[in-house]
Amino acid sequence: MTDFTRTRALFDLPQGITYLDGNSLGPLPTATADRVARTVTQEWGAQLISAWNTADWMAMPRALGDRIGRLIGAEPGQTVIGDTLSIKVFQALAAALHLNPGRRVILSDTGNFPTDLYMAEGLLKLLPDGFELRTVPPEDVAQNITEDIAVTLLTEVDYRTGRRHDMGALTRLAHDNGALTIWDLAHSAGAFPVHVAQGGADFAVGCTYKYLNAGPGAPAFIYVAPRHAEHAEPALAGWLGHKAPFAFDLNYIPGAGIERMRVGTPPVLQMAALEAALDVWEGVDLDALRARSLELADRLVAAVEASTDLALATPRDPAMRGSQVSFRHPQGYAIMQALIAAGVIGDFRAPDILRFGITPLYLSEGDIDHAAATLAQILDSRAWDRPEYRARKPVT
Ligand SMILES: Cc1ncc(COP(=O)(O)O)c(C=O)c1O
Ligand SMILES: Nc1c(O)cccc1C(=O)C[C@H](N)C(=O)O
Repeated sequence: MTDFTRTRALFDLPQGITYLDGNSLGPLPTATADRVARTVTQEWGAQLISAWNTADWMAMPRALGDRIGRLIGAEPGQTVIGDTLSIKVFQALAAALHLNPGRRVILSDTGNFPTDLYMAEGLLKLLPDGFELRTVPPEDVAQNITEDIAVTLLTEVDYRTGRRHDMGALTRLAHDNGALTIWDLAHSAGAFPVHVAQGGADFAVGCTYKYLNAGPGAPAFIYVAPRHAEHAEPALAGWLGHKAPFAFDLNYIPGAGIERMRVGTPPVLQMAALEAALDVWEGVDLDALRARSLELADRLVAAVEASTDLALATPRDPAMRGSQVSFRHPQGYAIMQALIAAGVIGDFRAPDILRFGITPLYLSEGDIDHAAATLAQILDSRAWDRPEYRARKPVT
């Protein structure tokens, strides 16, 4: 049995704040500051360049990848960390197209996070004419998986609505039609149990700064199914993905398996933060996390629907949602600003979505009740109807 009171005590949450934005930037685990400080002083400071070996910095991308593997249903040796998620999307897409010659269509959906689509468009500009990005509404993906699709590029959980694709069913359908699959797990890893191997995913990518709590700018991860690992062509052929980086060979020879998805120097300080963040997950049962996530989400939905006229944007069917709850309101932006000013942090996504991340590691029933009551009070009193709440900030 996972004790979520124990995990809550492992975070430094500011007093007086109710944090429902861990689906965008996870909060600070208590152990992170010391762990990063140790890397700075005892490793970098004291050991200088030898720390690449003595502190095992060079091996960390694989070791951390394996720890993330447990959370996404991968075996050791199939996941590696590094770079940003945008870069990992590009890598996976280039490799998948190369693995499926003769096919030229990338299928994605209009609910995908823009960077995934931008990365696809950018890659297409480097390819010969005839390659295409086909984008359809999320609910129409299945019927558009046809025999001309090279690869599907889907984010499992829609960042705005929280709607969740059926990874297993869509992957099967893709394979039946001769297509490969790339799953973006940005809103899945650490949100609920993910089963990349069992679900048959060909590639999976994700970030570590949301539900995994590794901090702003923390490295992304990539999983490659073992059946592809020795054939995946690295489009971003960096020296640390080379078979023998320290041979400084002028010819690129890809490293074994997942190693070839490494590009350049790994971010050591961010890896220290990721290591501390992953410690929190030790002993956490992901099925228990899911059960609690649904319980807290249902509690929020029930309280908000009972006390406001906000429209639920997240599917009610538990199988069709991730670990966030979204509501629509034409004045969503101003309402969210008023809510944040009152100490309840969620976020807003254009054009009208109020988003709340449900993160059982550190949220309690009390937090949910307080958030719902504060939201109702702001709507009842129209406290949101002020110029300073309507004025858009550059980054939100
Ligand atoms: C689904 C999804 N993919 C990609 C990204 C972008 O990743 P990054 O900024 O780490 O490259 C995000 C969030 O920023 C996201 O939600
Ligand atoms: N990665 C972010 C950033 O660097 C700044 C602000 C927000 C983000 C986000 O992660 C946005 C996020 N992917 C989303 O779901 O909207």
